[in-house]
Amino acid sequence: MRIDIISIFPDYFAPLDLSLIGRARASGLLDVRVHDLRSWTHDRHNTVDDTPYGGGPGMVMKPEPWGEALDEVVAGAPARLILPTPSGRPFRQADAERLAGEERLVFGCGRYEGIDSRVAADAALRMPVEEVSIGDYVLNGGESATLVMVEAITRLLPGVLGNTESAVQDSFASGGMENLVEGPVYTKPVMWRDQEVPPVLLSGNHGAVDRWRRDQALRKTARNRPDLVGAMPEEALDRRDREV
Ligand SMILES: Nc1cc(-c2ccc3ccn(Cc4ccccn4)c3c2)[nH]n1
Repeated sequence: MRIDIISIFPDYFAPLDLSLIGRARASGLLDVRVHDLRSWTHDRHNTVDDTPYGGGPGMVMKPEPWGEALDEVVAGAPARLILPTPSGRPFRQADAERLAGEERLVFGCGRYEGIDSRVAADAALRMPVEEVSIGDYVLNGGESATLVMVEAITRLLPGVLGNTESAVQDSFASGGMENLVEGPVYTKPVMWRDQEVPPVLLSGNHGAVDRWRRDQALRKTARNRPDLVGAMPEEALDRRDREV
């Protein structure tokens, strides 16, 4: 997969040189290219913003640099443009899984009050464009949202997660754990600050461990995400769980 990121803060993406994504890039598994939007400005001050038509606070990102940047970065090869914005469609795990199947993604990171709306409309004449929100809170720009989405998407690519990591996407869809959040996890030592590891996990009884983990995940989901429990199909609960 090739990912292009366009931003006025390219250094924001230094974390993509680290850890699993950094390793995937070094191995050639993943091709991530970060571009400074100001490379496509032509004035002395490298201007990327201007006052909003119709008045109002703040500044808006000018369309010209974006148009030139997208023309060059996309350069005829089919790509999907992702534009983080507070007003976008919610980004969910299903979107990460869907986008992990794309050959090319381009992320356009806005700042100020956003990008002139004609940029998305013009790009949509040549490529699929998605305006996406990572959550109902307002950030200062699209860079953090892009880091989140790039991580959620690229960790699903074959070979990116090593043998010791697990593709957590299954926690929402595998083995009767539909729509459940992760339950508690434990490792050595068996006793730590007067807290012991739940004995069932030391029992070697895999059936009992699976049932315990499902019960814990159900309890945690009911406590932290009642919205998910409501969405759980009745048949997803076995008889014992209905007693929870
Ligand atoms: N889930 C999200 C995404 C964003 C986001 C994404 C891109 C931009 C470009 C500018 N801003 C600031 C801003 C503030 C107020 C209204 C409009 N935009 C962004 C915010 N916030 N929360």
